[in-house]
Amino acid sequence: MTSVRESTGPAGPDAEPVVEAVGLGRDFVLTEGPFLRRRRRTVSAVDGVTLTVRPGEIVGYLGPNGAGKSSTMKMLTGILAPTRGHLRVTGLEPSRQRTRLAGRIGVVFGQRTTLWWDLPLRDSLALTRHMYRIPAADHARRLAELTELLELGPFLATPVRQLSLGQRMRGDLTAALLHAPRLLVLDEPTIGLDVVSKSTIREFLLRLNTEEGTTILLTTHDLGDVERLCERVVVIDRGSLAYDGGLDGLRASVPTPRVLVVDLAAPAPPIGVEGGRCVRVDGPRQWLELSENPAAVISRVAQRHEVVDLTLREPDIEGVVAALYRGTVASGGV
Ligand SMILES: Nc1ncnc2c1ncn2[C@@H]1O[C@H](COP(=O)(O)OP(=O)(O)OP(=O)(O)O)[C@@H](O)[C@H]1O
Repeated sequence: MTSVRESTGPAGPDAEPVVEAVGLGRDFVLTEGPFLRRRRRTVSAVDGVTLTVRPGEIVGYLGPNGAGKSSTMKMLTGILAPTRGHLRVTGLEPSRQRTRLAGRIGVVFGQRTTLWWDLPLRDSLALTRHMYRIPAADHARRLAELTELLELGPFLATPVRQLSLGQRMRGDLTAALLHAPRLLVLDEPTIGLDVVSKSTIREFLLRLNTEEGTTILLTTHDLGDVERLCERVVVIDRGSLAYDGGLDGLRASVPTPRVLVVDLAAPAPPIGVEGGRCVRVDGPRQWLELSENPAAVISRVAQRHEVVDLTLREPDIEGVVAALYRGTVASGGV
């Protein structure tokens, strides 16, 4: 991919951060209760987040519903002003320098589109040239490259409202990237997509990061996105950071039990044995969370049930993040 981006200097640990947040916070004041007895209550959606993202990183920003992910993203993109703290994105103060910032960042919200609903995709993408004042030759070259990489050709003439979700997402990504932003902010980029579309988008993002050095910050509930894309994950819970580090460190920081998957000869009530807690039943298949040596639990299950098959599952990232959300973070967090 060729870039129309201005030079950003050297990447690496000494390069200027793309995102620098220190003690970032955002409160909302809510009015609650019945008429005449209304009370004001302050909710801290984001509370003291300190985070540095360096050029070329792909960072997954994870957290349970209501944790403060969207509020953080809105502050980073200048939509929402912080209540407190220091925030710079590509050296700019987002809420005060929103127009300049728009020229340096690309934003895609998986659940919303920035494309013109009634226009053919091609026309929507042509309009971005004027919004970002991209020179015509640069725009044409980059559009041709993105069209090829994201295979937009067959539906460039289709009105946006007739596109499938996966096609629309590829169109939205193109619109966000035509001005070659340094930072791409993605909110749930693969939500609702089928397996093939998810994979196309993930491979494209990896290529964008490797070939252009584009920094990517994404929120997602899809742990496939995290495992494929993010070397670093930041977990936010109730407005504060719960973890910032590598995926391996995240796995190590949470004591997640191994799970024994038991296939019985016939459906049965949840198995109750010492050292194995039944956490899920689906027909004849049951999932037991182990608190003891698997061999001992297997022998107890086999004594009482007719077992057809057994599989031992090591904790995956999904289990680790679920445990983290349940508040079982060990001391390895931030
Ligand atoms: N405009 C607002 N007014 C009042 N409260 C708000 C507003 N926006 C967010 N909040 C509250 O702030 C908290 C964080 O919300 P936020 O949308 O940032 O979380 P989230 O991590 O993005 O959640 P989800 O994964 O469900 O999108 C929630 O308690 C939410 O109700």
